[in-house]
Amino acid sequence: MLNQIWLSQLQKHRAIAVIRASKIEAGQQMAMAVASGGMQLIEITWNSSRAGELISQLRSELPACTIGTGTLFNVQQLQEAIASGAQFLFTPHVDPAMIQAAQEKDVPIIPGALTPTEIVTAWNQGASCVKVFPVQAVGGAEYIKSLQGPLGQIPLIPTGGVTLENAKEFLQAGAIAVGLSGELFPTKLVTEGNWEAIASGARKLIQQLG
Ligand SMILES: O=C(O)C(=O)C[C@H](O)[C@H](O)COP(=O)(O)O
Repeated sequence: MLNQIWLSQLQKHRAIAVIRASKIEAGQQMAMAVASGGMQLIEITWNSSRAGELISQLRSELPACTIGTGTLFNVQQLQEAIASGAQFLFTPHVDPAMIQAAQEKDVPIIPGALTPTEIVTAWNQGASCVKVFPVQAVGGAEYIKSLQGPLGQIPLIPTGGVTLENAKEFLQAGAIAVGLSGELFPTKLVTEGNWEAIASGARKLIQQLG
């Protein structure tokens, strides 16, 4: 997917559902639930059970959604993820070889970074956007706001501690979008298989951001 298309999807949808599932069946239900709640950007972390298989499955089951992956650690995983159909790639860290490999395949890559030096390093290497992770540990929305003066031209996706309540503050602070996992998929609801409650959380998030 071309980077420009990815950026316009972020601007439109403003939130990414991050799914880390220990069983492929649960991962599939989690994705269906947030999609029925109206979310269209879905990340299946590469350390989910049978992640590649789940990504291919969701690409055909949810054609209106953009399905990507995250928690990629190296170039080999990144190539496997692209081969499975991943449409965007998150990493927890900045790895120039991974950024280059993603660029060669025209798949947007979003490295995780925290300090201004890390963020600018990722950007200068060719990142599509930068994931500011774990954002809550460094001051949350206030931190994103502080970065806007010097780094306002870099699209930032704060992740790690974003909640249904504070998500909008990150957008108001200048983020292009946010990533949420724990808040969208509380362990209790996933264990109980309460997909309707998960769909309603997604719906609530979209309303807040709208
Ligand atoms: O590795 C990735 O691809 C990530 O995005 C890192 C984490 O899974 C998120 O930061 C989740 O954070 P919570 O929303 O606080 O649960």
